[in-house]
Amino acid sequence: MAKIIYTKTDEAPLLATYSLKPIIEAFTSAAGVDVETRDISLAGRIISQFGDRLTPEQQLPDALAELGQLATTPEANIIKLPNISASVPQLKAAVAELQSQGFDLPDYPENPTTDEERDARARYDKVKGSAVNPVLREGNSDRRAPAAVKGYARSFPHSMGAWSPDSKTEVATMSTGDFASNETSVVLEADDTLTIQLVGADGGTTVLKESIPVLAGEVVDATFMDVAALRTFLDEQVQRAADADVLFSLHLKATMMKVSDPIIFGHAVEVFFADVFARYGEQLAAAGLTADNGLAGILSGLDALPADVRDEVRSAFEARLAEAPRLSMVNSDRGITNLHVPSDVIIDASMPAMIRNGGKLWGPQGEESDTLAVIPDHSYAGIYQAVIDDCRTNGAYDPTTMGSVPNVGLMAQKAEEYGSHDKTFELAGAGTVQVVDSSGAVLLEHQVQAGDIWRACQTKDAAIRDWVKLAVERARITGAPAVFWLDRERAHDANLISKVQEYLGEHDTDGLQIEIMSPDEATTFSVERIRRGEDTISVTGNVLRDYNTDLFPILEVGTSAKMLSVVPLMNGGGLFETGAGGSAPKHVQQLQKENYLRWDSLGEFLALAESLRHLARKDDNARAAVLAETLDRATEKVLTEGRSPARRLGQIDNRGSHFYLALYWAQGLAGQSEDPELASRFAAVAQALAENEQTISQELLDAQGSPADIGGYFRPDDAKATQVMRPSATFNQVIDSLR
Ligand SMILES: NC(=O)C1=CN([C@@H]2O[C@H](COP(=O)(O)OP(=O)(O)OC[C@H]3O[C@@H](n4cnc5c(N)ncnc54)[C@H](OP(=O)(O)O)[C@@H]3O)[C@@H](O)[C@H]2O)C=CC1
Ligand SMILES: O=C(O)CCC(=O)C(=O)O
Ligand SMILES: [Mg+2]
Repeated sequence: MAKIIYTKTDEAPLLATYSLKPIIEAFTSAAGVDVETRDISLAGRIISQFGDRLTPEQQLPDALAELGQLATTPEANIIKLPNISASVPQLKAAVAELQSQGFDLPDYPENPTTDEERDARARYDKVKGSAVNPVLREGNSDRRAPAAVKGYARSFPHSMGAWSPDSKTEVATMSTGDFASNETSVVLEADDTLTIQLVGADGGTTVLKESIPVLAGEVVDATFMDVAALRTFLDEQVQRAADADVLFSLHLKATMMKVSDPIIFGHAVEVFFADVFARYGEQLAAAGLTADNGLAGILSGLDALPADVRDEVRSAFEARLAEAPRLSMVNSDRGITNLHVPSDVIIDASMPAMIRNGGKLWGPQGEESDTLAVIPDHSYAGIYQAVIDDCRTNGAYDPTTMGSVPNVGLMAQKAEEYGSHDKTFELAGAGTVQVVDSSGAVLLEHQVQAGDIWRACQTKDAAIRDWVKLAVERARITGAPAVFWLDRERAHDANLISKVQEYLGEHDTDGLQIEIMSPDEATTFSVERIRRGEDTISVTGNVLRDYNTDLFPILEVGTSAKMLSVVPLMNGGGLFETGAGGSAPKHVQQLQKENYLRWDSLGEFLALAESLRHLARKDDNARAAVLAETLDRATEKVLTEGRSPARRLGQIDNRGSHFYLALYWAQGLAGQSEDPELASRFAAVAQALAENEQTISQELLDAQGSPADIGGYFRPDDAKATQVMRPSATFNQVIDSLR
């Protein structure tokens, strides 16, 4: 039987799955397509690491490893929903929940000292941060807004905040001493094995990482953040925000850059609260409280301090918060600041949301205010400044007329920074960090001081070649110009440019417009075109892929959840991601509070159709093609008939949109003539759903309004969550009769 793997993940997409998956199974099984589930949730991944401590009933296989293997085969057909890339505070919260559910897991050891703790820490490090996507993404990325989604936004534009020419919002970024400034890069001539070592100021050598296999043609980079320069920079920005009377906000990617960015975040916390750390820093450190986990981690751990200092420290933090500059807020009602939790503000979503909102964030009193957006490393910060400059001059974008910026992103085989977690180090002492080859020759090296953050990253030649091919393919299909966002001044980009030029020669590019521009130039070029209603493909490295696939969708269609996100796997399989955004933790809180889920599963609908189409092509499965075609028509109808989640209690939510998808899909199947058997099988379903539309809608509305118990945040109880997410007996009966 033809097989699709559907992933069980976290938070809002997981909740949506409890409702959507039974519908998908019912429809696909009727067509002979098997949809299997694999648990790659944060909780599931933790459990799979500790099988030796758990009862047989509690144990879970390592589904991520299985899918990682599958992704390298032509058989792969995987639908990947967004998952939590856990920061340390999230990881600890998940462990605590699992412990409370009876799982005998060790606490996360912050500073492991025994062998047992080191072992536990190594296992937890495997699930921390972006641990899923780099394993599954054995291909490059093709993300775009489908025509129907774009059409919908043109007819029913989302709200856009107004931009004033007087806006004081701007980006602050470093110009020296950062990753961008210190980057060096080399292209390997032959397969080899590299070692990273620190030659200490005292002459001793410490191996930081050994046995890094590299292939001929691979691009290897190394760079570091000079932490003294970083702290000076941060200190200046705190003052600059105060002087300009704007909010201080910090934008990082502490989840994806799980080693470097929490450390940078920690420095920002220490610099912002410099006086508090000057007075109490030693006591906080002695109590095991680190700024890397954010202000919330410190405030909630103050009980570890002696009673007399505890209140003093708390008051000192509060006093600082009451002064200028005002800190931007994640939730001003609950007093959660930008510096509370490293994973609360994630740059790919936070900067676009601010730009969409007229350049404003929220201040301590809930006031909207301009902000100094601090993005320490200047590799990509300029793109946001370019968009801000454009909005300040020309006003907010108009979703009814604006063009589109789809993306072709380099990410296969852990390309660029996705693979750098295991090659990022906070240096214990001063010296020279070297990347050496197997003959002992030094390929790259940097002079560093204790505390500096050094990292290397790899980009495989085959991944680059495939990326260029995909870019040409998309340019040919769409006729839009394709712009490689590469900066000749950057060591890594300069190496990529040579390869891009070489590999472009392998394709017929006659009549195509293909450009290479620095990220800043490319942004300006693209936004000028966007205002004229023109489309421009952005062909980028991995980090800009991440940034651009939230930035442009959020401006164009209101959310990156509505993106089509395809990963043609290099060995012939398909990975279909759902949307381009995250797991929207706010949505779970709303469901728990008032039983309303505003998650829009449009990304899942689009991904499923692509997955079915892939299967139809590969297996010559005409029936899967009919399912795909009718599903896409149903998705369009959900949009045009206004059946998407309304986002407000008392109106249609995620579950209601699933009902309408099922209704329109069944009607489409019943109405098509290519597969009469399928048509007759779905005729009764279509009729039953249509006849009961009022009853089902009412049952779904009646479920809303009071708190919902799903039995766990990270690991919901399946029975409870199913009950919450499938509240219409009438609808369930029709669906279950199909299965
Ligand atoms: N591919 C993946 O696996 C990814 C995972 N993540 C993870 O997701 C978590 C949250 O990240 P964050 O940066 O806050 O990004 P999110 O995309 O989860 O949240 C930003 C906002 O986007 C809107 N949104 C996102 N998806 C939907 C949807 N399907 N329907 C409706 N609205 C949506 C919501 O806005 P509003 O409140 O206005 O409705 C939401 O609050 C983190 O753990 C992160 O690591 C992040 C990105 C990708
Ligand atoms: O892998 C992650 O942590 C986030 C991925 C992401 O944001 C993206 O792919 O757009
Ligand atoms: Mg992203």
